[in-house]
Amino acid sequence: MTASLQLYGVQAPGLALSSKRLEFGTKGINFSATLTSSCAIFRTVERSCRNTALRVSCEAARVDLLERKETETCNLSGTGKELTCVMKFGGSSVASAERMKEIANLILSFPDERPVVVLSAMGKTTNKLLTAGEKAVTCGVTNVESLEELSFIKELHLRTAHELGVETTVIAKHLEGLHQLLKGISMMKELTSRTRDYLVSFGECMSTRLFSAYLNKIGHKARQYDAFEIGFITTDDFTNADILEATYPAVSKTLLGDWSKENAVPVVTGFLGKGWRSCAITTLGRGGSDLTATTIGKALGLREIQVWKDVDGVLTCDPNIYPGAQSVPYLTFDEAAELAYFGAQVLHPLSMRPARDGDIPVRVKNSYNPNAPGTVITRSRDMSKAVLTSIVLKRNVTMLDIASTRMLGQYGFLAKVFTTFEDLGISVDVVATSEVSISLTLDPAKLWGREIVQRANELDHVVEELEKIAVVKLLQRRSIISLIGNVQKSSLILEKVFQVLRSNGVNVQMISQGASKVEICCYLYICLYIMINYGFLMNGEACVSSGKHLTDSE
Ligand SMILES: Nc1ncnc2c1ncn2[C@@H]1O[C@H](COP(=O)(O)OP(=O)(O)O)[C@@H](O)[C@H]1O
Ligand SMILES: N[C@@H](CC(=O)OP(=O)(O)O)C(=O)O
Repeated sequence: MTASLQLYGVQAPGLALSSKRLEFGTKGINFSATLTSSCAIFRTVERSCRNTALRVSCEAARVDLLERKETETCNLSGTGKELTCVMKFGGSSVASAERMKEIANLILSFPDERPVVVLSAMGKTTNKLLTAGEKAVTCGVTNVESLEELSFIKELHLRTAHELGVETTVIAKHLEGLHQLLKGISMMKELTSRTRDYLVSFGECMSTRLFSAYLNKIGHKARQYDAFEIGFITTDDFTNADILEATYPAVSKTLLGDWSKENAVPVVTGFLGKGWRSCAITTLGRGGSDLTATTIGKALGLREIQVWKDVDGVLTCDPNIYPGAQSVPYLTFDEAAELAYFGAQVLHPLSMRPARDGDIPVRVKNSYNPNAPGTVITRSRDMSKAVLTSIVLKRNVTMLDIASTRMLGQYGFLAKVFTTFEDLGISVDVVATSEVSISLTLDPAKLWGREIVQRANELDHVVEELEKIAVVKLLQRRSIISLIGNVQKSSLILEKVFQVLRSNGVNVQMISQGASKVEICCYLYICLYIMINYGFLMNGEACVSSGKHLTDSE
């Protein structure tokens, strides 16, 4: 979408310039933009002007200037004190007081950076909270107190407060609230997905309070934020909510507004949001703090988003399968999104979306090994030397073989199949077709999330509908091996991959190739999805690990 805006009475005609082309002159601001979303305008404007002189609405091809007030003079030369980047630290990076101290040192070791810090819950707190919730349903109210997970969480957070030398009062209310909530679950004998989200929110609420208190204690001014209080507006899909567009201007307004007043390092809870209808706490799916980080990066138009993990960046394959996996130095947003979507735990599947929209580089680094270069994820990269970049194994996938009951040459079959999925609100992952049949995969994680399929016979219902037009074979517990590589080398990759599959005794049940048109007429990377029987899983793992010699860095 191309838009032109009139700011300070200076007309910028409909030029298709990047949203970063904002020229400041003595008479005003010349601004023109090629917009991917309305927040690009909000971001640029809010960073440049102190007041809300401009309120702009962008919808489809329409751009309206809603409000124009007298504008304060901007400090265009800059105070040198703008927030510069997001630094997100996952559970393993903040698992103990010692780790939190290391993270604080790490942040302070970048004197030129003024980061927004995003934290996950400490260590395995989220898992412990979920287990405590499950147990509370059946354990009886009087036994809640002695739930080992509750004791563990209390002990971990109180000990951390002591070891950090901060007041336990910063988390006391939350520990008490958690206890009461578990009693409530126990009384109701029910744990709904809404309550589940409220329950796990205690993890991030406490880790951020402890860390922020510690930064203040060591003389580094910090301010804690609960994401659900600063405008992280989401859908009401509890346990797997999606960020809504309104989030960007709201988050930007709060964080930049507060920062300009007090220059306190914002420490924000990852993973959490607020449902737009329910106003209840939601979560963004497991690993959702990555998405919180990229959303903030885009909202504030920061220079870089750093995601600090316990590995040296995105690796050529899962190090739990092949310990010799190596770090991939560069990836594109699209490659990283494919990796994440098809099972590489290292990044949240949707986390690349805001970064790509805002064109903000994402750097995946190791908080245990900060000197390692990590992985830089950007819009494009040099593919000339790339062959096979990464291999991902996704387990427990459901596959459907759907063969038309009509003869060759009949039209409308594919349309009918996909209409059925659309009507049921189920998204399809990988597809391979012939004239009369179609094989496709569904991700059970997504399947369970849908209202339509929350009954015990979810899949039966899908099959029932499709059987009206086709013969359907339901194959469960399959695995997908996804190969992300250079499209120019696809025959070479396929040749080598089939050698590896054959020598490991893996029979391919379905194969599909997707390609990304990252730049016009130029296919940069391919994804090959190879479906194998779950019975071959161990061989599949062997296959992923023996495929190591195919990757770029080898
Ligand atoms: N391709 C991959 N590259 C890097 N790590 C991977 C990959 N596949 C799986 N992993 C696993 O992902 C983990 C990091 O993700 P995660 O635990 O979510 O990090 P954090 O909690 O720090 O955000 C690693 O410890 C590693 O075991
Ligand atoms: N604590 C949440 C959110 C998160 O992002 O965690 P991590 O960054 O440790 O993957 C989870 O465990 O899912």
